[in-house]
Amino acid sequence: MNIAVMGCGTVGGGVVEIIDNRMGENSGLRVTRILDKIFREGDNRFTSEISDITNDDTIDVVVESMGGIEPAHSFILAALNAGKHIVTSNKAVVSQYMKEFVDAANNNNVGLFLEATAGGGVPWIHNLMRVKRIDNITAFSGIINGTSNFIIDKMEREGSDFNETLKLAQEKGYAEANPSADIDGDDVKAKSMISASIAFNTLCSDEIPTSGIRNLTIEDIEAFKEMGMRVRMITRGKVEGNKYYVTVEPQVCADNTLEANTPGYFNTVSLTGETIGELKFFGAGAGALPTANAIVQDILDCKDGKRPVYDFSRTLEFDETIMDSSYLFRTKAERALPKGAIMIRPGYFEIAGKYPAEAHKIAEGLLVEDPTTFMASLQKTI
Ligand SMILES: NC(=O)C1=CN([C@@H]2O[C@H](COP(=O)(O)OP(=O)(O)OC[C@H]3O[C@@H](n4cnc5c(N)ncnc54)[C@H](O)[C@@H]3O)[C@@H](O)[C@H]2O)C=CC1
Ligand SMILES: N[C@@H](CC=O)C(=O)O
Repeated sequence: MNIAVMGCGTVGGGVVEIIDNRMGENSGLRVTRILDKIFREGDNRFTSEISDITNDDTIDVVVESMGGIEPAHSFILAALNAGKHIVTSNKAVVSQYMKEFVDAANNNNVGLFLEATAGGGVPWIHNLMRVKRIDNITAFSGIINGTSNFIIDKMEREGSDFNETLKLAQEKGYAEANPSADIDGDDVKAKSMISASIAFNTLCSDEIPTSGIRNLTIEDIEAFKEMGMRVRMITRGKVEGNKYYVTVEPQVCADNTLEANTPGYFNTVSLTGETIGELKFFGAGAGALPTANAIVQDILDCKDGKRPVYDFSRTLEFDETIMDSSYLFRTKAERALPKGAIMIRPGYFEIAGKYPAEAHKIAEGLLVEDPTTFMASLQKTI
């Protein structure tokens, strides 16, 4: 099977490394073309022209690991329309164009493989699809961003500085090209849209309330510790009747949960199915080789003739009233807090029974008066 890799950075470089140097000749996989704007000296597979891939009938599979929206979107469509299978790790472009890509793949009778778009090396998408063979998935939740977990964990264990730890995550290749996607929650939002669309058989709304860990301080971490809690960056998705909802925000969890004990760049993500109950998946959530591993698994599935089937036919209403939660706010803008806010320790307030969009709106208001305000949901069973 001949493979073209578009984008040979952290992830694409990992794919080339695994196929060229780790799998051996018998794998039946060969990287024959690499598209990038930076060429590796002495490697004549490199090109900057998409036509060198789309016009090459010997190429079966195209890996897209360039990132960003354009030209990734046009290149993926061009490859699908040229009859190539696509394997991608680019959650930003897939969350925006999922339906268009699925239609193009179906029209051209090729596969669209998405394992590496959520959870890094964790076989999350594969297992969402697998569980659905028997069960309706009623909920998912957990940690699906390695960079934010790496930062929180290092702050917790070593008292490390937020910005220095983010820099370290960038050096290690965990962070997005624009790391605000990691710390403000947009990366988790994109992964959640893909996860929810697959889990709930409906194209997920992009109106997901999203907030991140940008304002998290060492003092917050110490305060949570004294309360027997830890904070993690969490996605939650849920279906009830003909309604579904998804929210992305930091969550303060009891310190004996698997999520609270997820270290470094690891992810812990769970699904709930009707007969299987709760299933949890743990593993490396980012980085070159774990993510490349997920891509190569997809390529091997493609080589075995497997083609993922996506079904977005379920009509569900995106409705936050199925997901009320308690929220915690650390703020100096006390006067802007709504009625019902209870001070649980100096500077920290709890508001119970709020819907996510409502809570995120409260946080936006508080941030105007106190730009250091931090908000998190308080864990309860979803
Ligand atoms: N780094 C990680 O741990 C993970 C990354 N991802 C996703 O994988 C994708 C790639 O991420 P990384 O490998 O970390 O990024 P990267 O920045 O290390 O690599 C991107 C590569 O694509 C090339 N490129 C970008 N735009 C191009 C263009 N217009 N034309 C030609 N070449 C172009 C760059 O020169 C670079 O070599 C992103 O969508 C990211 O969200 C997914 C899971 C984990
Ligand atoms: N930046 C992402 C990379 C993997 O998806 C993360 O840190 O999880």
